[in-house]
Amino acid sequence: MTPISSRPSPAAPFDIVGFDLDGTLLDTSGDLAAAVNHALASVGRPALSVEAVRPMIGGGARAMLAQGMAATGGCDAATLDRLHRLLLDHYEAHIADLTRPFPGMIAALDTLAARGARIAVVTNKLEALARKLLDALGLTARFACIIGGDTMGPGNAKPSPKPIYEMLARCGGGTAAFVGDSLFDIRAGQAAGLPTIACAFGFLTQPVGELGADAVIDGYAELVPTLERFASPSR
Ligand SMILES: O=C(O)COP(=O)(O)O
Ligand SMILES: [Mg+2]
Repeated sequence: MTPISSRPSPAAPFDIVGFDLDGTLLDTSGDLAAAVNHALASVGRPALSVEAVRPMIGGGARAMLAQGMAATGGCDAATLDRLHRLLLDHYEAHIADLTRPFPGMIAALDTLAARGARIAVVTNKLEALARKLLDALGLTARFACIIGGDTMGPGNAKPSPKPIYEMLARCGGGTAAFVGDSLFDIRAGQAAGLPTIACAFGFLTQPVGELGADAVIDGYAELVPTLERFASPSR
């Protein structure tokens, strides 16, 4: 009789599981809010709370800063360009001071990997910063590919499906699902024809049920069972 410990794991529910980064795999809100506040302080603006910055995250650092400036009195394009640089420099220097995986994330990735799934990141963060952050947390080796908001060139970040198609190509093709916390993620995943899962614990701009995802998870313990529900019964 085969001992339980040496039984092979059942096949993964999908060949590829793609994840958004900020608000999905990692709670980056503390370090991103600090970077926004560094930029705001440089022009005498008041600081925003982490809670106020959270819904500004998901469309890239420039869009986040533009919302932060709008919330504290507006700003012209030249100032936004200058402060964007300042924000990125500060963020890069403090990229993993406060950032942590969401509870249960590592265990869920371990389960998927043990079952043979390829795991990927598709973020609207600049690719170099996404890599630096994942390196700092010792997570890079887990991902078959890491695609950033600039990887596919200007105008091709999520909600464009192009970075999702790139993920599928780099992962070698197969069945896939996408997990995210913003409308950009759900739209990009759907436009690429993938089942989508929304994270209720993410940086939401609206009630999670309004994102239009195929399923919602309240925590990482629900991820693998939810993927299994979607997977074709023949697998
Ligand atoms: O807004 C960002 O910088 C990136 O956000 P994302 O990882 O949720 O795509
Ligand atoms: Mg996100």
